[in-house]
Amino acid sequence: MKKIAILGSTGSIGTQTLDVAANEPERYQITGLAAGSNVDVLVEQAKQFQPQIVSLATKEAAEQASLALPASIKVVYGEEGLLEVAAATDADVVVTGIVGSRGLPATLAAIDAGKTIALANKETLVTAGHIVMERAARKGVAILPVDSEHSAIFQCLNGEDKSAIHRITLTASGGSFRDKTRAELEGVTVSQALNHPNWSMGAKVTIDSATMANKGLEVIEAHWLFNMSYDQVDVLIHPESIVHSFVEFNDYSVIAQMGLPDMRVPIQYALTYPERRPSPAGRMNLASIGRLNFREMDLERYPCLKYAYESGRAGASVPTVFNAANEVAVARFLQGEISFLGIEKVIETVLDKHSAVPVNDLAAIAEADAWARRTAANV
Ligand SMILES: NC(=O)C1=CN([C@@H]2O[C@H](COP(=O)(O)OP(=O)(O)OC[C@H]3O[C@@H](n4cnc5c(N)ncnc54)[C@H](OP(=O)(O)O)[C@@H]3O)[C@@H](O)[C@H]2O)C=CC1
Ligand SMILES: CC(=O)[C@@H](O)[C@H](O)COP(=O)(O)O
Ligand SMILES: [Mn+2]
Repeated sequence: MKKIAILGSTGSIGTQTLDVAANEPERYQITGLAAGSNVDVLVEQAKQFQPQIVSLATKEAAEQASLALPASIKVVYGEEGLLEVAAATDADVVVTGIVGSRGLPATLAAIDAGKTIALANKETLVTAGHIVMERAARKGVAILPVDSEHSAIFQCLNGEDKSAIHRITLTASGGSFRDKTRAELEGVTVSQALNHPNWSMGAKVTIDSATMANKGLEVIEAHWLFNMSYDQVDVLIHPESIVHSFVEFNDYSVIAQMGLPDMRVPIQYALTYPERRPSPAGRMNLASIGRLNFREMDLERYPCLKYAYESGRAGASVPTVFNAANEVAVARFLQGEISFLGIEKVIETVLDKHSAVPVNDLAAIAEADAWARRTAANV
C-alpha cells in the first residue's frame, strides 16, 4: 500500500492523481490533501479518500470544510496547514501539484521529512533548483518527475550511464497559438490562449505553453533533474504531443518515450516506480495517428524560451527572477491587465533591470523573488 499526500489536490494534477489512485484503490492510501479555495471539491475528495488531514488556503474555507467532514479528518489552513500536509502525515510520497514558487517551502518540508517527491511543480526547481536538489541528495530523498517531458526522459535514461548521453530533447506542442505568426498574436484573447490543442491543464501552465515559457521552465527543470548542461538540453516543436521527449546517446542511438497525451501515465509512473501498472489512460494506435510532425524551435518567434535559456545559463538569482516575473505577467494577462505579448515584455523588462546576485539560501531566493514580483507588477 503506497501512502500519498497531494498538494494541490483540486487542480489538474491533483484530480488526475486521485484518478490514478481510484483506479487501483487497494494499492493506494491518501494520507493528506491540500487545496486553495475549492472547498466543495476538496470535501468530496476527502469523503471519498478519507485522508488523515486536509488543508485549505484560508481559515474561512477550512471552517466551511470542517462543517461538512467527519471529526476523524483534521482540517487545517494557510501556509502552516500546507506544510503539515506536506510533512506531518505518514505519506511515502508527496505529489507537488501546486502552481508557482509558492510551492517551494512545502516541497522542502516534505524532503526534510524524508518523503519521496513526485514533482509536478516545476517552478520549485526553476526558482531554487540548487537548494532543492542539494537538500534531496543530503536527505537521500528521490525526486521523481511528473512533468510529461521529464518523465519521458527519466524513462529513456533508465539505468543508462550519464557519460553516455549526448543530449536530451524536450518536445513542445507549440501551445494554443502554434500556427499563428507573431503579427497574429496582437490582440489574441485569454480564452483563445487557454485553449490548449492537446492537454487539459490549469490556467497558468496553459498560458506558459502558449508563450513557450513552459518549455523554458522545463529546460531549467531538466538541467536540475538530470544534471545536464544547458547545451545538452534541446527543444523541438512536435504539434501532436505523442513523442513526449527523447534522449540521444553518444553512439547516436535515440530512445524516445511515446503515448497519448494523458498526464495519468507520468503521474502513475512516479507513484509506482520502478514498477509499471495498467493505467486508466488510453492506448496509443500509431496507425490511426498516421503521421507525426516535428519542426525546429524558433527563438525569435518564442522569446520567452530564449529568456529562459539565458536565465538558466546566467544562474545565481536570474532563474528566480525569470520565474517570478513570468508568474506575475501570466496573472496580469489572465486578469485582463496586459496583452498576451505583454507577458514577454514584462519578463524582458524585469530581466533587463535585474543585476544578478548570489542566492545561496532561502532568504536570498525570497528577496530576489519579491523584487521581481514588485518590478513585474509595475511594468
Ligand atoms: N496540469 C498539467 O497537466 C501539468 C501541470 N504541471 C505543473 O503542475 C503544477 C500544477 O499545475 P495544475 O494542476 O495544472 O494547476 P491547477 O491550477 O489546475 O491547480 C492548482 C492547485 O493548487 C491549489 N492551490 C492554490 N493555492 C493554494 C494554496 N495556497 N495552498 C494549497 N493549494 C493551493 C489549487 O487549489 P484550488 O483550486 O482549491 O484553489 C489547485 O488544487 C504546475 O506547476 C504546473 O506547471 C506540469 C505538467 C503538466
Ligand atoms: C503535460 C505537460 O507536461 C505540460 O507541461 C506540457 O508540457 C504542455 O505542453 P507544451 O508545453 O508542449 O505545449
Ligand atoms: Mn510538460
